[in-house]
Amino acid sequence: MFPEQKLGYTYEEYKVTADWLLANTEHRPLIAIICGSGLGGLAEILKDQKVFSYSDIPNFPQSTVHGHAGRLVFGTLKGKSCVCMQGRFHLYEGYPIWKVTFPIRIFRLLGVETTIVTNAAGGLNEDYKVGDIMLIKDHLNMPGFAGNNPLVGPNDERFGLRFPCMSDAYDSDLRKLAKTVARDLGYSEFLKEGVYCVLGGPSFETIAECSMLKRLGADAVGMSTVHEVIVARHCGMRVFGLSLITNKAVMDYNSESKANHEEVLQTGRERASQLEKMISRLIEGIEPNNNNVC
Ligand SMILES: O=P(O)(O)O[C@@H]1C[C@H](O)[C@@H](CO)O1
Ligand code: HPA
Repeated sequence: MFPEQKLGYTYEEYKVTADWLLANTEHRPLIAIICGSGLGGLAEILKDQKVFSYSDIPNFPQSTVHGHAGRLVFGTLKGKSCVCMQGRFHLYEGYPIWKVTFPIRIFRLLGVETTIVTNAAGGLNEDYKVGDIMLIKDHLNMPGFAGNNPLVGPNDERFGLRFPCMSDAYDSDLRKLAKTVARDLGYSEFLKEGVYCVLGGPSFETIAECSMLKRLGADAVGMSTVHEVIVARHCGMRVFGLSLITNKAVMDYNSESKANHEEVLQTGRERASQLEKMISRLIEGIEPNNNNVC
């Protein structure tokens, strides 16, 4: 009665993309970095770059959001091979969730062991200031509550288990390392640790929504990241995540401030060099995992 709905890519479709990339670059990355809105400059930490436009990569979705360049950058940092997404995909762009997370399985097929996810987010925790960097220790998956989870559909055991655990999604050793790095760089004053909540977007939250999310235990709110993390953990990658608090979520009916994308991008520009230093030092400290599933 209903037309068959496509629920994801086939293993062969993922392989086509991964094999194309392997044939077109000599880099064999162990670490992937996903740049949040306005944070694409993070790719500049990579040397010996080989850059692909998303439009040139078979099967790759296209970036449609200002602040997401749509380039896949391979390169090295202190001898470590990395790949960096300058531009991620969001549900609100109209992509089904399995397209949003497509690059993660490609990274796995390239041999990536550790994924670093970054995002711009609104601060709900009243101790947070604009410009704070929040290490993500856990998440609230709002689209997931309604059944929009990237693992919906037939499970491919070649990637992972039907029912993956998410209670240890954000690697505690990498968070410890990040705290040490931040302390050494003198960044502790603006380093926080908290819970990230994903919503579908693209509208920013109402005041009532912000106060509900805060009561539910969220420290920051955004429109990305969680779907990628679920897929990365499903296929056994270690995950490190951080949110740049680009704006304070509006919680007061008398407030004049209004969330807007330009402010989000501007805060990214202001914190760019510190974020680059922090991620560089973090990557320096990441030990290879010998492709062990964790
Ligand atoms: O890709 P991220 O999550 O960093 O982008 C955030 C959420 C929206 O895409 C945009 C709103 O300004 O920034
Ligand atoms: N809400 C949702 N997503 C965001 C925000 C916000 O306040 N800031 C940056 N991304």
